[in-house]
Amino acid sequence: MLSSPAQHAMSCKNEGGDASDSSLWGGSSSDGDSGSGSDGDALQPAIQALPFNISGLFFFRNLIDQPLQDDIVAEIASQKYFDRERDQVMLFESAVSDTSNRCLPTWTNSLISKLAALLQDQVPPSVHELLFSSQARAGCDVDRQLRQLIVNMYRPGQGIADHVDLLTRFGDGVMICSFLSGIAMELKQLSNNQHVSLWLPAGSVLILTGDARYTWTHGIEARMVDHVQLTSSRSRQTFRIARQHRLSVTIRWMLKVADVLSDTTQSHLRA
Ligand SMILES: O=C(O)CCC(=O)C(=O)O
Ligand SMILES: [Fe+2]
Repeated sequence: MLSSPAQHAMSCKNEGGDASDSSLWGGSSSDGDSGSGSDGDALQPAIQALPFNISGLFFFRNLIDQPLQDDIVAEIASQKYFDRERDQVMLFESAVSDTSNRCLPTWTNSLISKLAALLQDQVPPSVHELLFSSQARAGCDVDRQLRQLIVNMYRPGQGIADHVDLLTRFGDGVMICSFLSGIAMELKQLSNNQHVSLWLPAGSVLILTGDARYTWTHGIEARMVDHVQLTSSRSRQTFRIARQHRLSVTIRWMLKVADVLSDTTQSHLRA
């Protein structure tokens, strides 16, 4: 189960991932939960690209190539973060500089520096700075901003309630990286009824800054199937795509006041 019940819609029954996924959570493929995920009667199909500009939102459908995806998934698997009970892990960068094991694990630093390189010419310099500015500083220094990462493993049927990342804990600039399989993410504007269902394939990176971070919620409906509109130069078709196991890595900055955190502080707020 995702470990923040209040925030994560939980309903999983059918374990649809392939056999290789099982190394991520210790090999059990059936958790016996009774699921209530519907089978995907989405009001609107998820789409591959935003139909209009959302200020501060940047979406890259194929940013992380397959070899890098495979490396990250293998690294996460080797950490044995997940088991039958646990499907979310939070990693905190520490300000303490004397013990290297209090820094983030190597795989996270390598992912972040690869993202920094891949996004160099893809986002405005100010956004790149917002996302990566502390990266230039080596090691764990006391005065820089510190990162927090959440690694989520979604079993088919699981979702996460609509939320704005906690305003009092996290700064601006959130990156959501998808691995293993795609999922439909719901983006809803707080001030009116604008709603976009965006298909996040494996290898995609969704970046939330400014208005997108503060005035839109993001969430994933708990269901077994997504309806996805895939568009090519010749056609536009809607497919029913059964959910499979999905891994996500969410990378964000802790606010200074949030340097010391425990699990209990990790709730999300809807503004
Ligand atoms: O897992 C995801 O795709 C999103 C996670 C998220 O929004 C969060 O942990 O705040
Ligand atoms: Fe979030």
